[in-house]
Parts: sequence; C-alpha cells; structure tokens
Amino acid sequence: MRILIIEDNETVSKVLKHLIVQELDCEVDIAPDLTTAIKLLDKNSYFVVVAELDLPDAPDGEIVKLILNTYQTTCIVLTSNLDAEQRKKLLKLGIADYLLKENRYSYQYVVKLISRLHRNQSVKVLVADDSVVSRKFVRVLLEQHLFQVIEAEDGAVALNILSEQPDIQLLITDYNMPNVDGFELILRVREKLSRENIAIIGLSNDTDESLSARFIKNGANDFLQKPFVHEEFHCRVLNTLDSLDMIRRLWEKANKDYLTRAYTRRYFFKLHQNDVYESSQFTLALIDIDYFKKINDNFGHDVGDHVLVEFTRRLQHAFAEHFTVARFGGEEFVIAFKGLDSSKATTLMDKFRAQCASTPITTASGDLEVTFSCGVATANSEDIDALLARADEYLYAAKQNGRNQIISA
Ligand SMILES: Nc1nc2c(ncn2[C@@H]2O[C@H](COP(=O)(O)OP(=O)(O)OP(=O)(O)O)[C@@H](O)[C@H]2O)c(=O)[nH]1
Repeated sequence: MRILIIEDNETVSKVLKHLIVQELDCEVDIAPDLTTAIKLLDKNSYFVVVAELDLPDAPDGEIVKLILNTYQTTCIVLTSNLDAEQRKKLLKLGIADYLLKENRYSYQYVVKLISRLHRNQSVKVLVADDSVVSRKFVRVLLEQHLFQVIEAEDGAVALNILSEQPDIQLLITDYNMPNVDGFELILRVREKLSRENIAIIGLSNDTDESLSARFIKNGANDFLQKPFVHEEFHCRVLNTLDSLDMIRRLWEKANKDYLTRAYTRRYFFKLHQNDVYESSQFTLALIDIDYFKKINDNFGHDVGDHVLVEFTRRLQHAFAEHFTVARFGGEEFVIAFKGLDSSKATTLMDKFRAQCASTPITTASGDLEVTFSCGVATANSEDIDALLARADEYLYAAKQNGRNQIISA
C-alpha cells in the first residue's frame, strides 16, 4: 500500500507521515506542491491521497479534481478552514472525507480512516431500500469508502441475498418497504445472525420520533434519519464497523484458543451439547499427539508450540470446512463429525493419520515426524460427556496398543 501526502507545511506532513508509518504497513511519499504531486502521481499508483487544499502553485483546491478525475484515486482533504460552500463542493466531487487541521486528533483520525478504507475493500454491505434513488445515493457514499455494495429492492430479496452470502458484514435497511419491511427484516436476520456476525443500521424518512429506539430495540446497531449529511453517514458506518470488529475480537478471545486459533473446549460444548440426543449420525474423534512431551523436552517449548500450530493447521485444512475442530487442552484435540457414522468418520481420520505420519513438520530444529493416536465414538443415546468418555477409552486403548492408530466403535 502506498500513500501520498500533498502538503506544503513540512511539520504537518512529517507528523502525518510518522503517524501513518507507525500504524500501517505502507510506503508514504510527500509532495509540497502541485508540480511535485503530479510527477509522483504519474509515477506511482496510490491507495489514498491526503491533500491540502491551499498549495503554493494551486491555491483553490485544484488538486482535488485532479486526484479524483484524472488519477481516479481516493482523496482525503486536509485543510485549515472550510466554509459551507467549499464543503458542499468537495462532498459533491466525491472525496472520501475532509479533516480540519485543528489538533493532533485530526491527524490520528486520518490514520484511522486510511486503515478503515483499506479494510473496507473486503467488506460487503447490503443496502435494502425500495427507493432506487435512495439506494443509489447510499451506494455512492459507500463506494467512496471502497466498500463492496450489494442492493436489495425489499426485505424479502435482502433475506435471500443474506442466506446466499453469509459474509455480508453490514446491512443498511430502510423502514418502509413492500413485502418484508425494515423491522421484520431485522427481526428475521437477528433470529439467525447475532451481533458478531452482522451489524445493522436502520434508515427512515418517517417523522415518527420513536422509530430510532424501535429499530435499536429490534436488533439494529444504529439508526439514521433521512435526509442525512455525508459526514454523519460515514461516521456512523465507521463507528458501527469498529464495534463489529471489537465484538468479533471479544468473541474470538472467548471462543478460540490463543495459540492455535482452534475452537475452545467451552465453545465446543456450547455448539454440540444437544447434538447427541438428536442424531445417531454424530461421531466424535478424540486426538492426542504421540510423545509430545519429548518434543518439548528435546527441542524446547517454542518448537512444541510450532508443532501444535502446524498440527492444528492440518486439522483445520482437512476438516474445518464441514466439521468442528477444537483444542481440548495441551496436545489433545476433538473433531465433531456431525452427520457421519463411525465408519465414515474413521475412514476420514485414518486417511488424515497416514498423511500426517508421512509428512514431517518443519521446525527451527529440523523436520520432525509427528504422529497421533485417536479414539472414535458414535452417539448411542448417551449425552456428550458419556460419548467423550467412550472416545477417551478408545484413545487410551490406541496409546496402549502402540500409538499412531485409531480405535473406533
Ligand atoms: N509447547 C507446548 N507444550 C504444551 C502445551 N500444552 C501442554 N503442553 C505439554 O504437552 C505435554 C503432554 O505430555 P503427556 O501428557 O505426558 O503426553 P505425551 O508426551 O504426548 O505422551 P503420550 O500422550 O502418552 O503419547 C506436557 O509436557 C505439557 O507440558 C502448549 O501449549 N505448548
């Protein structure tokens, strides 16, 4: 990623460059005037340009049109003052945002904004609104911030799109829509997707002042009254996505193991507590790496950690797309094969066992042969604790029997 700062005040450009480089992995160029800026823009491709409006050789913000139209690059404007007329003109041109050089927080905001814009490129936003004009307006604003935008003309279409594209992170929905309105849409989305899955912003031009609270009580994260100004829209989207990121980080901390990123024992139980009662097609594989203590003793804890991480990567690669992979602690893992009987799960596990045994793990201390033992048990009207206890018995038998093998029933 490469950023260009066009700024004639050397102190400002240096501070900004310092803050950007500290926070983001990128190259930063500085141009003190329009002439130098053009040379750099001709030579390099920039992710974002941060530009001062008043330059020695272009005092009337000429640089903005050039960046947006000629170089078709995202532009953040930096300025000491901005009157209402200029502000309107800049927003109409399609800048991503403008910042007044008021204090150090303005510069920190620029860094935060660039980082957000970078992440936005992979963020899908669904806009549900029956008004084409309103939908297009929101689309333009979102595209200025580099989001991937998908449109739905009513709530029913939005629900279909959400079920087909579970990676949508933000839903922006109008209230008044035919078929399924904004409230019903939110209620139905929240039945399936919680706050770590998707964020929701409600929109309405209805004058009913209780709407905002009702939207939020129904499960929206925020609400915007139409017509709204560009800045408010961007700030609310930014805040909503920041809190989505935070909730996701907390969720990961609570449910994923810090070292291997596999699910924790607690999350595993939460997911599968009731599965055994429901289906006899539910099989657990309890896995334990063989002689793992020796790896730690002979090569050190860091190598042991590396083996655990690589072993988990292999497990995830082989099974995580369809089944739950959890680390139960130490060098013990479990896989929940929902929908598979003992024989199918054992066949899959044995294929994986043979692959592991024949592919050493490369570590700082050389290539290490790593094998595991495994107990496979299929539900038999028992609860999850009893099923796990049985898998553990088979695992113990596999260890006693010489390791690097699977025992199942
Ligand atoms: N490096 C590392 N070691 C861990 C971690 N968690 C547990 N261990 C170590 O894993 C080892 C487990 O050893 P044991 O339970 O004796 O089992 P083993 O050596 O694998 O022998 P068998 O299971 O009988 O084949 C212990 O030395 C623990 O200290 C971890 O997060 N990182």
